[in-house]
Amino acid sequence: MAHAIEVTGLTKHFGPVKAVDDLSFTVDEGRVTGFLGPNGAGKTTTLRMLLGLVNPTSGSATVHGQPFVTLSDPVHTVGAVLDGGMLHPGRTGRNHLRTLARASGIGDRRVDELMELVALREAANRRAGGYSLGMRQRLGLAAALLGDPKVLVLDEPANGLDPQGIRWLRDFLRRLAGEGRAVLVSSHVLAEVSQTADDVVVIAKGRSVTQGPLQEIMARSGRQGGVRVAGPDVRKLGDLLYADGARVSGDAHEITVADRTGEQVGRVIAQHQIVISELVPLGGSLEDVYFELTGATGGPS
Ligand SMILES: Nc1ncnc2c1ncn2[C@@H]1O[C@H](COP(=O)(O)OP(=O)(O)OP(=O)(O)O)[C@@H](O)[C@H]1O
Repeated sequence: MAHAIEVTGLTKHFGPVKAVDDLSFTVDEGRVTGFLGPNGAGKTTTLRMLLGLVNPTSGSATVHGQPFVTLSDPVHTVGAVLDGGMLHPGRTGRNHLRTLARASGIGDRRVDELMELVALREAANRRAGGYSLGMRQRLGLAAALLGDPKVLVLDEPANGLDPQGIRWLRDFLRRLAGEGRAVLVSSHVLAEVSQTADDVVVIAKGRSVTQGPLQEIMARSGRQGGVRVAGPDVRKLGDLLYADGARVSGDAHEITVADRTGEQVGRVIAQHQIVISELVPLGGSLEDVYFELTGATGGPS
């Protein structure tokens, strides 16, 4: 069976700019796929090509095996939120959704159901122009879900959300995947998707730098971030690890082991019955891997 989304050799040049360069990846149902990369990496251009809004220079992007423009029933096949979703500021949230629904032959009942689902029921009769950014993002999600599509494409839906909004979104995306939908969600902030995504596709300068199940990428990066251990007397532990070839620094009460995992150190502790008060794995986080792969900086963008 065709993948929910399949991107193959996708390339887009804007004059001399290679916005997307020979990109290939797949997205499957029942999973949240994080599409990650720093600003300007080519995420939006990729999603726009997937949705038939930009013509590729070469390569293809399909939904259920077909280019978006040839889908016989796009509204019920794929839902998308790009640019936070467009809306008429003078309309109420409910009317905005009703207008979209009617254009696709979808009834008002579905609109009310969705307003409830995205926690906008109480604000349904307020002008959407007065909605907070988080509310507008949620209204955009409701619009994307009107046709109950199995595939969702969301461009930076967490942009501008507060921590509470991000948490809501995380739970919501997990729920959508739990219902068997394929969810492709872009972000330039790793932390926004690292707790939600099953799979990630990381791009930089239009090219894929890594992709696959999140857990595998962490493991594949082969990092052993090191471990800090504290205790009443951890000298013996340090000596044992040093004798085993590890790089160890510290003093009697606290040592840092540069190239061992928490489990490896834990085994030595258990074997030699050493009393400790703390064991903290260091670094080796996905964040480090992400920055290393994309050349992104840790600062705000
Ligand atoms: N219509 C266009 N004309 C010319 N260059 C473009 C156009 N659209 C995008 N680009 C360029 O293509 C590159 C990729 O942009 P894109 O918006 O796809 O990146 P992005 O990863 O979505 O970044 P952001 O998170 O900032 O939106 C950038 O260098 C951008 O300036």
